[in-house]
Amino acid sequence: MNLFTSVHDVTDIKQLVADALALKANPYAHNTLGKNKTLGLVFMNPSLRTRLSTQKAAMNLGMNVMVMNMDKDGWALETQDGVVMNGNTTEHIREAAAVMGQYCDILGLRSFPKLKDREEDYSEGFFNKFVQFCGVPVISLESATRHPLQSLADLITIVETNPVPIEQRAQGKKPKVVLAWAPHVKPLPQAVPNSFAEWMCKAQELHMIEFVIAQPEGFELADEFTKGAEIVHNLDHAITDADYVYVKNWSSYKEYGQILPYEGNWMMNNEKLGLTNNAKVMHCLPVRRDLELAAEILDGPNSLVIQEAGNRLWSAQAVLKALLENH
Ligand SMILES: CCC[C@H](NC(C)=O)C(=O)O
Ligand SMILES: NC(=O)OP(=O)(O)O
Repeated sequence: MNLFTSVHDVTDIKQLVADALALKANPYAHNTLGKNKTLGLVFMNPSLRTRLSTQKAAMNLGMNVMVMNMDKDGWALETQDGVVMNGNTTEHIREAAAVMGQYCDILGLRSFPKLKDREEDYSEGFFNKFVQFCGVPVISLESATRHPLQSLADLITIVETNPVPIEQRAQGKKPKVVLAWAPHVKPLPQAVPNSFAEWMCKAQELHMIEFVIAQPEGFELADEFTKGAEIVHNLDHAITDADYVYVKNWSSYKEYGQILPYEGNWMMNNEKLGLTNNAKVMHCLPVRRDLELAAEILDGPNSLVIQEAGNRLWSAQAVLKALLENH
C-alpha cells in the first residue's frame, strides 16, 4: 500500500480488518516498525478523533509525529497553476507539499470540500495536487469526497459486534446495515456517507453484510459510491429488522451543498429503534444531540459510537503498519 484514500487502495478489506483487530489485541506488537520514521498530519479543517487516534497509532508503531494546522498556522495556499500570485495567497501548494515531504516519511491530509462547486470538490483537486507534489505516501484524514479511516473503523466495529450466530452465518445469514440520513442545521459534506457506502458495498460483495441506504428525495449520493446498495426514501421501512443503523447527515449532491426541504421524522429515536432487530446505532461523531440523533439512543445500550470512535485507533494503526511495511 502506497496511498490510503479509498477502499480501492485496499486489496483485501477482510485482511485489513483482521490486521486491525490483531493490533487491538496486541497494540505494541510492532512498536519498532516506525522507529526513526516521521508522520506529518496536515489539517485544513478541525478534528478531534482523526487528530488524536492517528497520532496515537503512529506512537504505538514507534513513529515520531508532527501536526500542522494549515488553516491556522500555515501560509495561505495557492492551488492554481499559471497564475501570478499577486492576490491573497502566499505560497503555492507545489512548494508547501514538497517541503512537508522533505520532513516526513508519511503525510496525512484533511481537506474538506467547499460545497460551492461540485465539479471542483469532486475532482479532489487540492488533495490530488498535495499527493502529486509531496513525494511521500499519503493517508486521507478526510478529503472532499471520502473518509476511509472512518469507514475502516466502521467496518471493524461491525465485524467485531456482528450479532448473527456463527451457525447462522454458515447458512448465509448476514447482518442488515442501514445508512440513515439525519437532519442538521448546516450543510455537511457527503464524504462520510460516500465512503461508508463504498466500504459497505464492498463488504456486501464479499457476503459480509446486507446494505440499505435511506435518505429523503433529493439527498441521493453519487452513483459511483452506492453501486449494489438498496436505496429507499422511507426511514421506517429501511430500518425494519436492521441490525445496524449508521446515522449521518449530509447535504444534497444533486442540488449541491444545499439543505433541501424534506418530509417526516428522520431523527433516530427509541421509538424508531423498536422497528429494528434491536439494532446497534453508529455515528462517526461529532454528533448534534437531539437534532441528528436522539440523546436517549446516545445514552442508551444500543449506541456503539464510543466503541466506533475507539476503533479509529486500530484503523489508523493497521493502515500506517501497511504503509511502513511497504517502504
Ligand atoms: C467526521 C465528520 C466531519 C464532518 N462533520 C462536520 C460537523 O463538519 C463531516 O460531516 O464530514
Ligand atoms: N469522525 C471523525 O473523523 O472525527 P473528527 O472530525 O473529530 O476527526
